[in-house]
Order: sequence, then C-alpha cells, then structure tokens
Amino acid sequence: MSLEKAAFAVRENAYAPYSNFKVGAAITSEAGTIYAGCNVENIAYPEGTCAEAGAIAAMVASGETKLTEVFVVADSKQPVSPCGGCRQKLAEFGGKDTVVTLANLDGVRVTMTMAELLPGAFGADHMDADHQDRD
Ligand SMILES: O=c1ccn([C@H]2C[C@H](O)[C@@H](CO)O2)c(=O)[nH]1
Ligand SMILES: [Zn+2]
Repeated sequence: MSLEKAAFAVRENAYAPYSNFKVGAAITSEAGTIYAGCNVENIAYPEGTCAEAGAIAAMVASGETKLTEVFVVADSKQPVSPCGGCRQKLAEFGGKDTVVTLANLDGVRVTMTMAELLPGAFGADHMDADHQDRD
C-alpha cells in the first residue's frame, strides 16, 4: 500500500467522537516500512493523542527510529496543519529534508520539507554543554 493510501485508510479508524475531526497519518521508515496512526480522543480531552503521534509510536515500537516521508490527511478545507507538538515529534525522527505532505479529502495537498514544517526546531544543537547547569 502506498503512503497516501495508508494515511487515508487509517483515518477511517480514527476515534474522534468529541471533535468529529478524523485524522490519518502515515510515515515511511528508513527501512521502507510504512507505519500508520490515527487520532485517539478521550473524554478527558487533554489525554487525546494525534494521528502523527500514533504513527511514530508504531514505528518506534517496531524498532525503528528514522523516518523518511510523512503524509497526513483530514477532512479540512485546507490541507490539515499538524499541531506544534506533532511538528516537534516528527522532527525528532526525520531530517531537515524529509518530505512532508499534508492533504484534505478533496485532493488538495501541499508538500514541504521538515525544515519548512518546523523552522528553528529545537534540537540537540541547542543543548550544548555551555548551556547546562547555568543558574
Ligand atoms: O495534525 C493533526 C491535527 C489535529 N489532530 C487531531 C487532534 C484532535 O483529536 C483533533 C482535533 O484537533 O484532530 C491530529 O491528530 N493531527
Ligand atoms: Zn498533534
């Protein structure tokens, strides 16, 4: 199954009774495996998780920690916009040039790099020794 098809398919399984906004995310790992995730909401609203987090969790649970491509889809007017937390989560496992495609159900899509999705991402370079133990 293609990355796009995987994202559309997993979106059908989204559990979103509170927002009624189903999201599907699929990522390709370095090994070429596709992992998919959907949003899973909760009556305790802040406990809900995003589709991107589910796809990442599936990849990591399978023993992989590098992703090469991302596809996210939702029934939105504009292609769905990953939240800030998911952008940081994706940046953890992708590279600056990782291709990210955002889509809606009408076939509108936008493709960008990870660096464009999250410019100035917090990374290891911000945690160098000079900044530790300063008070
Ligand atoms: O990129 C996105 C944007 C939103 N959501 C979810 C979170 C919540 O369940 C619902 C509405 O915000 O959509 C995702 O899973 N991914
Ligand atoms: Zn999110």
